[in-house]
Amino acid sequence: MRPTRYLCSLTKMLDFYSQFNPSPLSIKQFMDFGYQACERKSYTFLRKELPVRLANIMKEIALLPENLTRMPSVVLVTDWYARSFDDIIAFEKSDVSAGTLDRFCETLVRVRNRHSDVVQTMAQGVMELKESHSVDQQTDNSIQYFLDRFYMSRISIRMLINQHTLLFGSDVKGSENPTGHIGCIDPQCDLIGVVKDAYENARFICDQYYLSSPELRLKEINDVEHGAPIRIVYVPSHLYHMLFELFKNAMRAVMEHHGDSEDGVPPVEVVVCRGKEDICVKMSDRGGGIPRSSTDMLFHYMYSTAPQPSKSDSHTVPLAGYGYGLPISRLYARYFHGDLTLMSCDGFGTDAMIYMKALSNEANELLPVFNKASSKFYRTAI
Ligand SMILES: O=C(O)CCCOc1c(F)cc(-c2c(C(=O)NCc3ccc(C(=O)O)cc3)noc2-c2cc(Cl)c(O)cc2O)cc1F
Repeated sequence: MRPTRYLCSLTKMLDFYSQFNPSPLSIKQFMDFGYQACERKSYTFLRKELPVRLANIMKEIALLPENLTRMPSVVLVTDWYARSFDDIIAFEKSDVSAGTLDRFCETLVRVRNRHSDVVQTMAQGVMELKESHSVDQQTDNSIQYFLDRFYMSRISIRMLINQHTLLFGSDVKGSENPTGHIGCIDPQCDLIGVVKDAYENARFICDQYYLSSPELRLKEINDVEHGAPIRIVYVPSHLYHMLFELFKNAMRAVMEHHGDSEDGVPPVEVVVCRGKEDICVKMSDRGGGIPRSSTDMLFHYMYSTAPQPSKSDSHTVPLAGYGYGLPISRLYARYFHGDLTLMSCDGFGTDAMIYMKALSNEANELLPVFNKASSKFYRTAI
């Protein structure tokens, strides 16, 4: 148990940092900053911005229903956040010597590692709640609202940490930059290449489980530079995460719907299109589709939190009991002001759309802000 004096000072610091709004950065700002790559400027920005983002979401954790915050896994996650907040505000009044910059980098790596299992641990906390209490609609709504904001905040904090450690970490200091990437951003991300990678890896899993898999039909339409390959300034790992999730779902639906047919299975069709404002990836399958009444459930954390079914009973395609793959993929799309939507045709198949901003100066971080409006939501929802 932490001494009361420590908890009082932590509360005071949380109140102080949570009064600031997080400062959203655009992909263009990440890029421009990365090109000049000044470690001191990055350190000075992050030793304030990271505690602001941590404090904003920690204040929301404190507003959650006590039934949830008392769950052992949620207590564990809350403790991780408190430790990381503490670790970073320790630099508040530090100098900007080389030693301090190195220690700051080491601290960021320690924070990132400490939080590596947050998604699963929070899912475990939701499961503990479901198993120990009845969850009414209001609690369900506040959990859905909170987890979207909590995981978006986590995506943004890890983006800031990754950029700093990839640009200034001891393992990269002074080394060449063979990939041309700026931190985790690829200034010329080859969309078609990422689609093919995600398809091949999802197909490998599909082949292992179903001994077969749908073919890929891929089309590229560049309506801005006709015939030129579509490139985007983006975070390839975010794009890959979304595509891999969508391919897995499409393949599962197709194989379950057509698996035993003699004539093979229909392909998954992907169109990558660049327009003036948006870059879209449309993934269409003929996997039988889902009724409109069930589509929302796929984005629901509560429905998606159930014990993983044993291998034996997963011959049907369940709507529940699976990771947070889809809701988190939608957060990755929304993080830089894009989106991920599903249009399913019950009895035929499903179209999934990933929208991204074509212009990097419009691709701004979408960050949750702790304020009266967000707090009101929890008070009325509890
Ligand atoms: O692992 C995870 O996190 C995601 C795990 C998620 O697992 C699912 C999964 F891969 C695919 C489907 C599914 C079905 C289906 O299953 N149709 C059969 C049925 C018919 C009726 C009803 C009903 O009446 O409720 C439900 C399903 N039809 O289209 C899709 C489908 C879903 C998505 Cl998100 C997509 O991007 C592409 C798709 O083709 C449902 C999943 F649930």
